[in-house]
Amino acid sequence: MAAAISLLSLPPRASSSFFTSVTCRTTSPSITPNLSPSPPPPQPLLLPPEPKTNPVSSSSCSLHCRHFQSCSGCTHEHNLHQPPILNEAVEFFRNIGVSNFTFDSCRLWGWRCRAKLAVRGSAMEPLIGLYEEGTHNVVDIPECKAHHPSITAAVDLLKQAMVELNIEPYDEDKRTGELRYVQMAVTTYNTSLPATERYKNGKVQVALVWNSRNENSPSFEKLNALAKCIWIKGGPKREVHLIHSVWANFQTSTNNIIFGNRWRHLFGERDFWEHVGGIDVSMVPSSFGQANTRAFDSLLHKLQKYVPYGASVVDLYAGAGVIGLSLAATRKCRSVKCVEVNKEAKLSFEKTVSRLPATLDSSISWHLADTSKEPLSWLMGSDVVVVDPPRKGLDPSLLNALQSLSSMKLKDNLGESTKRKIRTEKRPWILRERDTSVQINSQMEQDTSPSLPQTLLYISCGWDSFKEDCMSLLSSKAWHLDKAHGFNFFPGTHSIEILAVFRRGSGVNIKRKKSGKKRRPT
Ligand SMILES: C[S@@+](CC[C@H](N)C(=O)[O-])C[C@H]1O[C@@H](n2cnc3c(N)ncnc32)[C@H](O)[C@@H]1O
Repeated sequence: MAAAISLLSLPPRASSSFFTSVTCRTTSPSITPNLSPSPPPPQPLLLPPEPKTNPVSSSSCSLHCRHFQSCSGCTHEHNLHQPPILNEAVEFFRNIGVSNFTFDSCRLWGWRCRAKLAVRGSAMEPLIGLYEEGTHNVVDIPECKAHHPSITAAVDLLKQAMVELNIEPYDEDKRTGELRYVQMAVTTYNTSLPATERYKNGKVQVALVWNSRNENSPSFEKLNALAKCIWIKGGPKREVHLIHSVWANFQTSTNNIIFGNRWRHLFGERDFWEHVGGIDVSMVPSSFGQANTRAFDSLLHKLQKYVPYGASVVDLYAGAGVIGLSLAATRKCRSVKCVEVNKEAKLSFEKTVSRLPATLDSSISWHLADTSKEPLSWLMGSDVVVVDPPRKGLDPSLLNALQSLSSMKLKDNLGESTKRKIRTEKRPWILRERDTSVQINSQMEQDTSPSLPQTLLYISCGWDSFKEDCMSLLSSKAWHLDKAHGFNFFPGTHSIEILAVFRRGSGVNIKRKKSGKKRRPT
């Protein structure tokens, strides 16, 4: 759905001579499907009406969610377009000389396209939702305003199927029961629909986390019956085709880890595609996926502008390589190396690559590796470094490596030890990860004249860790901050996503040059 864009006035503390823009896209609250106990078919999906074109008021940007306060998902209910942390972010960037920080408020309701929900309660009254703050009591959230309406409808359908088939939710204390969690992921990729219809017609990949070791357990028949029931009630033969596919994950552990290692595809399409950052992206249920598809797409389009055509890029903390591959396709990169520690992401990477334009002349690779080990070897030879770490921020060793670039010059940019490795091994990352990396083009980039990265694109979902990492990078004088953008990835919460653009060097010379020019007499 197209979104209205308007410029908002700044929060009071930020209204100064500094120019900071806040782009707000607003929609009205969604109307969730009717949860009558009568059987399916699922209700038609009702999305928010078309957006307003006037600047938003704070009251029109309220959550209006009856689960607020009992559910731990949202922490504030008003001014969704301006999360409380925004003032602090504006101030932070202003204090370090970035005056043109922008904030894109993105979609405010129905934005969550990926949800992991706990299943508790009883077979007759299942509860599907999030834990109450600080407890393991599950709060049922059938009318969650953050969920994409297809998730809401699919949860409703799952509950109906559970009641019908007498499926026992998991009991943490007794360690009994059958269904522990469900992950719902929405794909809005449907090219047979007009672009404006795609988002609201999203289909759901349902992953049922089953309390058994594998398919051979006695309860497998029940799991299969549940999956089949969901598929029949929401699959392609229904008037509203809601369910994309159904998967099973087997987990018996007593810790808090949601997924076990064993997955099985049960019904529907195996491949799950989304379109973001200008490319088709494949996601398997076991790999990391961004929850806010639309906001991620906005971020990717912004990020692309900072990557020169033909650049050599390393994408660290890459997941399935969505960022790197989007850059390969849209910026015609000479090479893209993706580094990720979760082996589950490899399959998605390979599938995504299979849909890149055949004409793409880029050396593309994905490496199953820990970024914190020998980080310098990943940085060398790249013009642009992209980092997208988990909430805790950069690994200290990577931070050190990035800081150490200040003392390196192009001609002696490889330390003796690294040089030695390269002479004998040519490409250390290839040798180190020979069995676990994927090289797409047979023409491997040789990196005969390795360059030092000039641009660091830092994507952060953890504001506190970002501030620390940012100050460490700046204090090393290896980098200066050129631009910063915020995105409302998680409306209703205290989190924002940051895209920070660092350039190599302290930035002092550039400023001096500029001011020197101005002072020169005419
Ligand atoms: C915030 S996600 C970003 C994923 C990806 N950039 C995307 O947008 O889809 C962080 C990723 O870093 C990975 N990760 C965490 N620690 C890592 C490490 N030390 N080395 C490599 N990858 C790591 C996680 O498995 C996860 O896929």
